[in-house]
Amino acid sequence: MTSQLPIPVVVNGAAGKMGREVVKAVAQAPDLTLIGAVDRNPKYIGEDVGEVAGCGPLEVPILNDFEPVLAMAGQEKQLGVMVDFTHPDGVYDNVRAAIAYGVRPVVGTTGLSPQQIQELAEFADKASTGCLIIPNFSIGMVLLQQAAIQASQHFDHVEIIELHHNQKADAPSGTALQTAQMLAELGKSFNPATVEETEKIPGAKGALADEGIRIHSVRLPGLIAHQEVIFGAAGQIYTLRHDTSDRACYMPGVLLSIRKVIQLKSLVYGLEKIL
Ligand SMILES: NC(=O)C1=CN([C@@H]2O[C@H](COP(=O)(O)OP(=O)(O)OC[C@H]3O[C@@H](n4cnc5c(N)ncnc54)[C@H](OP(=O)(O)O)[C@@H]3O)[C@@H](O)[C@H]2O)C=CC1
Ligand SMILES: O=C(O)C1=N[C@H](C(=O)O)C[C@H](O)C1
Repeated sequence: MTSQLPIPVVVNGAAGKMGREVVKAVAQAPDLTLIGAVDRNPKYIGEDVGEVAGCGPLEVPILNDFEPVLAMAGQEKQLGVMVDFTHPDGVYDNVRAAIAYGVRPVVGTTGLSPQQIQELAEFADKASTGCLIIPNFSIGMVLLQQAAIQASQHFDHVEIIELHHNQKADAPSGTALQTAQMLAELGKSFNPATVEETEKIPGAKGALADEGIRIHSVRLPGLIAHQEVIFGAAGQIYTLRHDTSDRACYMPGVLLSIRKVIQLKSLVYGLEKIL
């Protein structure tokens, strides 16, 4: 009988809102083992990450030096995985460093530009290393996007509204950008002008993505993460909406990604590709 070694996991951004959820989820998964926790927030450096996440001691301290943790993960017998929920400013370097140490990145952090994603894909390809970039780990959002793709075959007018907590660093959300990209790739243009318009306040009509699709970003305390895709045609409106009420909704997707990324040899973008 062969016994599979647990997958070693490092969480970067471990003291953050998403990082804490990931720590709890990994600690409860019998086929995964949390070997490292990294964060830059000085308040938590040296603390036991399990205590910070609220699941009891895990004997894993939060460190602020990323590379030694990656080096340790790269030495493990089983391929190691780095889960990143940090900040748009640091995620590109984090992913490159992980790949350089032979550690497979699962990236939830949003805000990477298309060019950065392309560069990371080339870097992962050269290293024959799996890497997952997932703008949204919830199954509900995958289903919303599939419904939006279907609806866009029948509607020529569409707008996206994303609504998030006001601690969010990037706008528009990674999910809204991905949704707009999915619709723009269908080979048609949306929202043909019907009158000559002027924006009396710049930005009033939202941000213009490819193929005429507009994205509106709302930031308010009290929100978590929400998205509407609104289709319009003569005499009818078709609205798709997804609401997040607890960050636990992302964890099945995160755990699936950790298990899948060690089987990959290149970069894959989007949860729908690994379901
Ligand atoms: N893909 C998905 O499904 C989801 C993606 N996200 C994305 O995940 C990211 C994190 O979100 P969230 O957890 O809410 O954010 P938080 O600000 O709550 O957590 C981020 C944590 O990472 C730390 N941090 C920031 N930069 C670095 C770095 N370079 N190295 C180490 N630690 C760092 C922060 O420290 P400090 O506070 O000092 O800055 C903080 O403790 C965002 O980009 C968000 O959009 C969020 C939810 C779902
Ligand atoms: O910052 C967040 O909270 C979220 N970020 C991701 C995004 O930018 O799409 C995913 C989800 O919307 C929550």
